[in-house]
Amino acid sequence: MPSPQLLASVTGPLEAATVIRGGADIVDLKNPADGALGAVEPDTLLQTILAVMGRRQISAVAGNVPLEDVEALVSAVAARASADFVKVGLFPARREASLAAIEALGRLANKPDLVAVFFADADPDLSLLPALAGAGFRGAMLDTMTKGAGRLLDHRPVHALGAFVAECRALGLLSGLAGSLEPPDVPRLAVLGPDFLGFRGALTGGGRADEVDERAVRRIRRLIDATTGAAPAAANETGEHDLIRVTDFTLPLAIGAYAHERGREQRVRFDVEAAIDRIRSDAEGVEDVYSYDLILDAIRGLAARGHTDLVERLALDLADAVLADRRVHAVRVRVEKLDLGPDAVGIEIRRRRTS
Ligand SMILES: O=C[C@H](O)COP(=O)(O)O
Repeated sequence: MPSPQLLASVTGPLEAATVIRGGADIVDLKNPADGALGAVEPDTLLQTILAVMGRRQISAVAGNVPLEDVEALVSAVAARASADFVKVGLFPARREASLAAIEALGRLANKPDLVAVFFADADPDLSLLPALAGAGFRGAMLDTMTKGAGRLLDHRPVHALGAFVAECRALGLLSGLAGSLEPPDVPRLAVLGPDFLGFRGALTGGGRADEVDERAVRRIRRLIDATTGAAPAAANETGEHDLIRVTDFTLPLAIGAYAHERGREQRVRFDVEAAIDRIRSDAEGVEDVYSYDLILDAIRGLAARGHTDLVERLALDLADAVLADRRVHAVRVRVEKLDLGPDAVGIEIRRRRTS
């Protein structure tokens, strides 16, 4: 599984040094005291570029500039053109105003790579993605606008975020996810394959405006690496595995090969048992374990994708999704329809990792 880069939002050169020591891949300049996309002064950007000396990519936000003010937006981006890329907030606006701003930014000469920021909590118009690709934007990300009013996952389900990542990839855009992310969110989002995950609040010892803390950055780094297999597998001298279970998870699904099963949903029950790396005796945090959330997300993703003819297909796809995480060695999946027989009808399969 490709590893998303860790984008860490910092206020200037001092915090940049801290997040680099903690393992950040992208140094993102932002003033967290000024809302979602508060910008730092161009001089702070320059000082940070000098301090980072090319060791990491640097991004800078353009600021809380409304899309209707195209002139201000263009000059905010131009003033930060020395960054590797500039993040531009797609604040709520009429569609024509959004398109006009995107086109104007696309025409900017000597521009840095541009990344559009959609806000998951402000009714983002994701149909703008093709226009961004057409204007030459390098990427797009989903973040939250109102900090302290929920995480990204409170505003969008995992499968919708997966669809965003997939659409960006299809359009040739890099994709990023952010928005008050907490450590347990990291594996759930990393498996979607975004190009980067962005953090500020989770990297400080306290609130978003507090200073970044190297240990907190390290923790996020470990979480990303553990999920994507970039970290060495846990020692498992005995060859034994522990089992993680999701039992009796029932949800309505469009399923069935008969005509009378089309155009409606019926209750489907999932039971999953996955053999995972043995849990280390010193395990303390989410970075040390495989989360059952990943199995729940995979099941919800199947439920969201539309009609499936066969329970066998659901079971096979779920087994593949669970085995995609290298910490899982084998899986038993049972899928049963609950509304067709006296009790349940379904299938149970067992699969193991072959590579
Ligand atoms: O670009 C990423 C943001 O700075 C994320 O900030 P946050 O984690 O506090 O929402």
